[in-house]
Amino acid sequence: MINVRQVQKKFEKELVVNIDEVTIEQGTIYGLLGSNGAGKTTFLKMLSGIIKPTSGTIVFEDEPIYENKRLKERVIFIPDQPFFFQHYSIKQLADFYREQYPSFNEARFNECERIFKLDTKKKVHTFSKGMQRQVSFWLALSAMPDYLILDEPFDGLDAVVRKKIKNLIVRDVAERNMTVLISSHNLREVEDLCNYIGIIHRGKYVIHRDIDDLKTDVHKVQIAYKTAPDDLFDAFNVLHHESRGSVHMFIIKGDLDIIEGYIHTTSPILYDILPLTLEEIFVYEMEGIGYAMDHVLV
Ligand SMILES: Nc1ncnc2c1ncn2[C@@H]1O[C@H](COP(=O)(O)OP(=O)(O)OP(=O)(O)O)[C@@H](O)[C@H]1O
Repeated sequence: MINVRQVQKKFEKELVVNIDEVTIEQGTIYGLLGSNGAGKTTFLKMLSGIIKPTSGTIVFEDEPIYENKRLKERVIFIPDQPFFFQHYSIKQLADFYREQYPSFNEARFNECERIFKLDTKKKVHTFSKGMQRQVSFWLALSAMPDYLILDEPFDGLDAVVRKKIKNLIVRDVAERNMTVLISSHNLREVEDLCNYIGIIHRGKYVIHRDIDDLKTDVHKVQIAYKTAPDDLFDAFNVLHHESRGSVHMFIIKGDLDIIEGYIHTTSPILYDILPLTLEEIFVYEMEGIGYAMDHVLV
């Protein structure tokens, strides 16, 4: 479990991360979303123990991450820019990872060789950007970390490679309860993978939610009346309402059975409850708390 409490990061006098409290349970695949400059990379670097918060605490299973060598052997961060020694080959880098990470797994390394099919003797700088990203995953996933922290991980990877990497990640979560954090600008890119989503805006959390809860908790109701009741859905948490003539569309947060039960008491001509995409849910949720989604995500 990762626990972040009262964490602030200032560069000079500028406050770029300001988080009250967030807990991420073991085995979660956590999508961290936000626009350019929202503070995602700074937050992930603090989580990885690379930079120190100006104030506050970040603990993994009750141990602070910063300057904690033993804990860092179980945590891998893949930054958005390739970081490794560009003039080394995959083989040489694997030797370095073997030294650095005691849980380095040879069977996994060989499996990745079959998946990525890159020449292990070639120097990394001679690979394309996407291939270099594959090398990062190859080494990271061979080290079998308990915590995998990924900054914009899928940029520059083609759809087939993305799918293969996602499969490996999901397998490690299922088999070893690995915890994964993934930052992205793009909800669609991570929604199939993540079971938790956090959205940060100007360094602060605006949403931190379980995706399954979100999907079962927000409903789109289309409903038509001869004469609609004046207090229609007044007692509910309505995130959004539109009407065209006698047809109304409500986005409502709450229990589906209670919403349907209420609808029956109002005798509509007809009604329909439609599924929402995750993106729609976020747009309405953010609207509900006073943010326009296009200011937060691009
Ligand atoms: N080393 C630094 N020195 C000064 N300011 C910094 C430093 N690193 C980040 N910042 C500032 O902190 C803010 C957050 O940057 P950060 O890289 O964390 O955002 P991000 O959400 O990852 O953005 P992007 O999606 O564009 O990568 C920005 O205003 C940035 O200019």
